Amino acid sequence: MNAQLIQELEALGGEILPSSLRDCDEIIIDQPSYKARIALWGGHLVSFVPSGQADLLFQSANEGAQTRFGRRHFGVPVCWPWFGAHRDDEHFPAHGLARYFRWDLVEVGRFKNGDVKIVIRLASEDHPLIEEMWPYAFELRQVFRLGDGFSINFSAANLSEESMPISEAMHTYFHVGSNQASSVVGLDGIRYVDKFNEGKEFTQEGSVAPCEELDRVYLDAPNQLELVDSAFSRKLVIETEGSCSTVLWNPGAALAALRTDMEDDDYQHFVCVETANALGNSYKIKPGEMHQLRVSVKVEAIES
Ligand SMILES: O=P(O)(O)OC[C@H]1O[C@@H](O)[C@H](O)[C@@H](O)[C@@H]1O
Repeated sequence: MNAQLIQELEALGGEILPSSLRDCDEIIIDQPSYKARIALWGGHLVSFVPSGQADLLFQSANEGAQTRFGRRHFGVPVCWPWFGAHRDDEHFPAHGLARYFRWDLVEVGRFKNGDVKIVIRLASEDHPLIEEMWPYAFELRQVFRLGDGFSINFSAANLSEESMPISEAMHTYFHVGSNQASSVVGLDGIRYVDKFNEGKEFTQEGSVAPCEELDRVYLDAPNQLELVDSAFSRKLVIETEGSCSTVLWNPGAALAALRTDMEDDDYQHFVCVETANALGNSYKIKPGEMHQLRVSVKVEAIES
């Protein structure tokens, strides 16, 4: 790890800790108004805790299998460059490669308004396995902005000579007091593919509640949503850019019990509202061009 980056991190009240997670470092940012953690394994915002509140992101006690392609069901895993199963090769893991490699810390600082800025990077040449799994040269960056809430700007540059087909998601596990007492507001009238219902298409009527047993891809979805959580007396205001799909995921009791990479009752405490481009919203990045996906999350109190 670059000594100057460590000094810059310490100067803004942060530290870097050797983590038990896949033996990768974790960046801890401890500020008067929040505490945040970013794991370099998978390039993963793990936790964001505003002072006096519960974490905005879900934490599972189960860290997933410690294997090359073990999944982690907490924080904000990045699914790129394919969302869901790989199109042709069942040996490749679901949801792409970005969440299975170590990212590098490349910049630490502050934005003009004082928000903390952390930048991490992953490139195709970083690991031979990446080049084996994906035949295009690329560079990925995530810029984390931490302050009054958080935002993540995920960018992908196509450094190859051919157009690169992309489906993707920032697979945000939002932490809720109770999935049964939560609802997603802002998708009324939006068409969705229901993966728990043979991939049939439906149109959303009203808000989505309760948030249980959901595996839906909303297509051409709006760029502002709210996750209302009456058990925690708060709502999360989610704004996106560069994203045409919203994926909602909560496995429900039966599926959660079958999984060995999460605890049986975890599903009661998270709702995934994913900033995505999937299915009919998949797209291509032309040679030499880049695409940015951004999510910004703020918390507001509500009367319960
Ligand atoms: O277990 P994983 O690979 O992290 O995926 C979790 C879920 O992620 C969701 O985005 C998918 O729509 C689901 O089908 C999937 O089960």
